[in-house]
Amino acid sequence: MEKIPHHIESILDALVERGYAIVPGFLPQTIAEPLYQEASQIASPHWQTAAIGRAQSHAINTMVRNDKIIWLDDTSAYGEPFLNIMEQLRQAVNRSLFMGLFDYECHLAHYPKGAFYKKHLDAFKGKSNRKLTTVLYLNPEWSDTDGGQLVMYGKRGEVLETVLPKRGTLVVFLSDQFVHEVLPSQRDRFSLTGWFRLNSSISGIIDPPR
Ligand SMILES: O=C(O)CCC(=O)C(=O)O
Ligand SMILES: [Fe+2]
Repeated sequence: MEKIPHHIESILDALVERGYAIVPGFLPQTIAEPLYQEASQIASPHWQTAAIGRAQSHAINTMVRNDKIIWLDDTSAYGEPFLNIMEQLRQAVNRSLFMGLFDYECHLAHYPKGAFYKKHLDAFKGKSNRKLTTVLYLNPEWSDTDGGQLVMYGKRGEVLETVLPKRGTLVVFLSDQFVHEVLPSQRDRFSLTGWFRLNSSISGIIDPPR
């Protein structure tokens, strides 16, 4: 736990410098292990087929992504310690970078063998209140041959980073800046994906549900 504030400092620096941060060993084992145990024991009918977009544009397209998700509810026992840490991160980002992040939505994701998520942006400028994406990986072991890497691309389509989805690694990036994809996974892959959001209800339009 003591290491978290230190990590938060380096995340803030990286966000200012290049708009993203990759932090191996961010989440302590004691928090990651129960989350992994719970996620890997959830039976398949409980997982939802992930959609693209929100509210009106909510569409299911398994050609683009075929992972399974469960929204993490803050009353869930295994999610709370993680959500507390993300709340610390939200406050630190607002204090230092004045981003005005209002809340955090988060889901567990399960990529069964063969699942992928093709190149996409998590938000389009001015079209979404998702500001900052976070991805936290839960599998205790992962090797190159297991596939399922997160690939992040730069403005000219060049590969910026290839991330192994290994337990405890946190990836944070500006949601409308980085095209990214999940390569086909060769085994069950578990993660937590979340978005810090602006409060779009301020403009008088109620923020649509998931
Ligand atoms: O799991 C990952 O590495 C990224 C997931 C992702 O891009 C998303 O859910 O939008
Ligand atoms: Fe994404």
